[in-house]
Amino acid sequence: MYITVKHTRIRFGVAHDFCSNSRQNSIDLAQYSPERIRNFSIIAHVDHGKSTLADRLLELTGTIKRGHGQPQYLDKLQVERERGITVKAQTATMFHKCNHNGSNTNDVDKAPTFLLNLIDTPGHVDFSYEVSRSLAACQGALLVVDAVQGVQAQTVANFYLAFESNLAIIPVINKIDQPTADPDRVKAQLKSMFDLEPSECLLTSAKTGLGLEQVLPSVIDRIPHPPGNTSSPLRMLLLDSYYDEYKGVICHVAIVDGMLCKGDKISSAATGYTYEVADVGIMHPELTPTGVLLTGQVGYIVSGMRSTKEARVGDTLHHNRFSVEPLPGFKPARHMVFSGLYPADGSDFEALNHAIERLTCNDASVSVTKESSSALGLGFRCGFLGLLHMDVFHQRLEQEHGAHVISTVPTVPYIFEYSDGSKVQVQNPAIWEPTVLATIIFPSEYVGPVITLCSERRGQQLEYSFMDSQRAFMKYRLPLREIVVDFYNELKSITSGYASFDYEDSDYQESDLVKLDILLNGQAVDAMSTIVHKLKAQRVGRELVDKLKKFIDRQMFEITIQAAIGTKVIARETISAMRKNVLAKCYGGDVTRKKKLLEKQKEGKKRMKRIGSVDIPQEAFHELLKVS
Ligand SMILES: Nc1nc2c(ncn2[C@@H]2O[C@H](COP(=O)(O)OP(=O)(O)OP(=O)(O)O)[C@@H](O)[C@H]2O)c(=O)[nH]1
Repeated sequence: MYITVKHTRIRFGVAHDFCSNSRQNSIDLAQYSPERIRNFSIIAHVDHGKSTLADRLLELTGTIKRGHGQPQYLDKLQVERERGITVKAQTATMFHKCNHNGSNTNDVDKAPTFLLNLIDTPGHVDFSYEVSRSLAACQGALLVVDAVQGVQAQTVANFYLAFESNLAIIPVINKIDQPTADPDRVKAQLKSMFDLEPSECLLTSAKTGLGLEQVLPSVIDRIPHPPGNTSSPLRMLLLDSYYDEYKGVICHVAIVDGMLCKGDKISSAATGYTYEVADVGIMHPELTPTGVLLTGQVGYIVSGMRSTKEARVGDTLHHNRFSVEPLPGFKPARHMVFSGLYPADGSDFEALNHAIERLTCNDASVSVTKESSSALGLGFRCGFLGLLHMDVFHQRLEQEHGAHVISTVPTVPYIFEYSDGSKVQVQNPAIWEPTVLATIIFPSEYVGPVITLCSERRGQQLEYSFMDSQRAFMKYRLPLREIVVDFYNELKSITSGYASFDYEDSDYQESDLVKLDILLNGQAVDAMSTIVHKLKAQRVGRELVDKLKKFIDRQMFEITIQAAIGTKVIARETISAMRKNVLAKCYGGDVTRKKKLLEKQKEGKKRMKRIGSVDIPQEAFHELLKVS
């Protein structure tokens, strides 16, 4: 059947009658056939200006008002605003008038309007899973590179993610307003590293607006339209999901084939469950109901899903009347770091369970299993994509869900191998530990310190070259255990902040590792034990004991803190006895003041964990995470 909407004839498939909803809403998506749609991502190394560029494009297209007073508009989470980083990919739909050859037209009335879906992605390595999912909904990417810093480690990683997804890549050299900007050097780097032609590079300043007028015409001209089939039965890819207090689970979807209308009955290819679509629309960037989504469009649906277990990222959703070939989906996320999460107040287990369930609905890359610890009670073992990811997850649990948690020392997934296969008699146990392939790019004068750091962290150099006269490029195989704790901070500090770092997971290697236990008054605290390399055990044991001594308050009895390997104690400290009396300075009989102080102390105690008879503050657990 054919429909004529504003001079555009679009054929909609036999699989579905055109639904009247699209006309009921102010945005009429029916006029955007796949040829008039571009789906693109902005990818870059951290801080090269993705979110600022996204802001400018939203302003340029009138999607948000100029000077809306909130920079990095698409970074909505509190944790993103506080840390100045993007954690979640965000989508915004823009409408832009442009001629077919990609040039902005002077004759505004005659030029066709394009629907552009922009996906702002995180830059940090820990969130590259988020990037690869976003790229699945795109046909092209703007690769933003800072004109001063040039190509950095995540530029390399993100380029290859986009390249392997067969996306059209438009290099954008940003921050050209900076006095030390050197776009020619960056062009040469892009040519030598990725074979991107210097003539294809756009030069912009997202800050001053310089060169921005070329960006959208290039997107329209150089990025292909989505390939889907409008007349095939509906197939849509579930890209992401999150939980909304009022609407329930909201899913972000990309329509690969066919069309979807409000009220449709859809099924999940993964679970077989059927749902009715209660609401459908686009992220504009706020949720904007449209009643319909057509082939090639990216938007959201609300369909009565109740939990993350139902909203599986990478799932194919289709009309329940038709069976379809499921889409390839995504590689499952590989968890690099594991940590136990326990309620700071043991009785809050159910509340923490609820908070984790809600948050994993918004961050499906976290794995969660229940566990119990003799020291901390009932809790969860969670797998994260990296240390920053773990940190951000904790922060979001506290900020968005009011949960107070204690997290245990992060571990990496070791494999224990027994020499004769028997579980009873172990003669020569070997531990296999995971390794990563790390890419490090930094100014050449820091070669010495970087090599020293990598060898201290048991790294094996695989590649060493110079990108140009100023920047060195190194590839190392490093044990994952060595990089999860503070490696990046140290790398930054020895290179005056100029090094960039990225890693991908690699094989397991056999290593000489030992289990280091922490004992409080002779009792081992399972939540504090860690696995370390034999040669480092002495130093790590000493540091852990010293840190604990600093953080545990004196109590009414003496406390001994020991680090031990098996039965051998390698470090020991003692905290002498004292009673901390908060009322000590409170002379006289002001009862309300005394009550207040006691209340405050009680509140403080909530954030302590009683292990045996020793109270340990939450900060002590956090500090232990930083010892490598
Ligand atoms: N001088 C100058 N500064 C810029 C320009 N574009 C962005 N910035 C600044 O660079 C910093 C980082 O910008 P963001 O847009 O947050 O960078 P990002 O790539 O989105 O960072 P992540 O979300 O953490 O990956 C901010 O302080 C911006 O104001 C530019 O063209 N010129």
